[in-house]
Amino acid sequence: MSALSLNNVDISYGDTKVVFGAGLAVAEGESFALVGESGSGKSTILRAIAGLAPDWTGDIAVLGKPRGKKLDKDFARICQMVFQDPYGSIHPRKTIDATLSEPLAIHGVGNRSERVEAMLVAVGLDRRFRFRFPHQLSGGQRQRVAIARALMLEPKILLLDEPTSALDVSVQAEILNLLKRLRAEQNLTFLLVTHNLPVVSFLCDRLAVMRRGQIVEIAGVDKLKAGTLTHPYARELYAASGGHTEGH
Ligand SMILES: Nc1ncnc2c1ncn2[C@@H]1O[C@H](COP(=O)(O)OP(=O)(O)OP(=O)(O)O)[C@@H](O)[C@H]1O
Repeated sequence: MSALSLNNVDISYGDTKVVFGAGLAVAEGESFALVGESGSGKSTILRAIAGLAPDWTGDIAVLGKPRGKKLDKDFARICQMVFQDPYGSIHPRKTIDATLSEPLAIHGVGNRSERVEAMLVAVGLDRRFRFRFPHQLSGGQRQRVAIARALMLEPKILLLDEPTSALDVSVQAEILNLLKRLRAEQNLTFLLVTHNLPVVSFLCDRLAVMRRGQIVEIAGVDKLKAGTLTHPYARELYAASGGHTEGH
C-alpha cells in the first residue's frame, strides 16, 4: 500500500486549472520530491492533498484511503504539512507551549506537558524555549517549532513545502539534518517541494519533475546525481544547477 497516491489529478483555482493529470505513488517510509519551475504546480499538489486546494478531480488516496475534499480531523493524525515560512505558520501571540499543546487538546490527547517537553528535545530545542513567543526565536528555531507542531500527533506523512528556503544557508543544513534524523527515527514518509536539487539529493529517494502543471518525469535520485534524467526539461533543470545536485 502506498502512503500517498495520486491518479489523474487535475487541480484548479476557480476557473483556472493549474495541475493536469498528475499521477504519483509514494511508498510508506519513502521520501519523494517535487521539483520544477516556479508556478509549475508543486505547492498546489501539496495543498490539494492537505485539503487546502479543494477544487480537484481524479483520485487522491492516503494510506489507501480515498481523500475527501474537506479538512478532516482524522486526516490530521496521519498527515501534516510544514510550510516555507515558519513566521507565517505559527501564531505570533501564542507561546511555543500553547502552539505545541493545541493539536493535542483538539484531539483529546493527554500527557500534554510531557509530550511538549519530549518534542522540544526531539527537535533540538532547549526546554527554556517552551514559554517563549515566536519573535523571541531565530528563524531556524521557529522552523524547529513548526516541525515539532506537525509531529505532535505522531503522523505518518509530512508534506514539506520548501521547508528550508526561507532560512539562512548555514541554518538550512541544520534543519535538513533534523528532518533526515526525524524521518529515520519515526519512519516518516515525506513529500517535499523544493527548487533546490542538493536538498533532493540529501533528503529524497525519488523525485518528480514538474513543468507547467504536468509531471514530466519520475526517477530515482541516483539519476539526478548521475545527471541521467531523460526529459529535456529535467535535463535543463540539471544543467541550470551546473551539475551541483549534491552539497549538503
Ligand atoms: N490561491 C491561488 N489562487 C489562484 N491561483 C493560484 C493560487 N495559488 C497558486 N496559484 C497559481 O497556480 C499555479 C501553480 O502555483 P504553485 O504555487 O502550485 O506553483 P509552485 O510550483 O509551487 O511554484 P513556486 O516554486 O513558485 O512555489 C501558478 O500559476 C500560481 O500563480
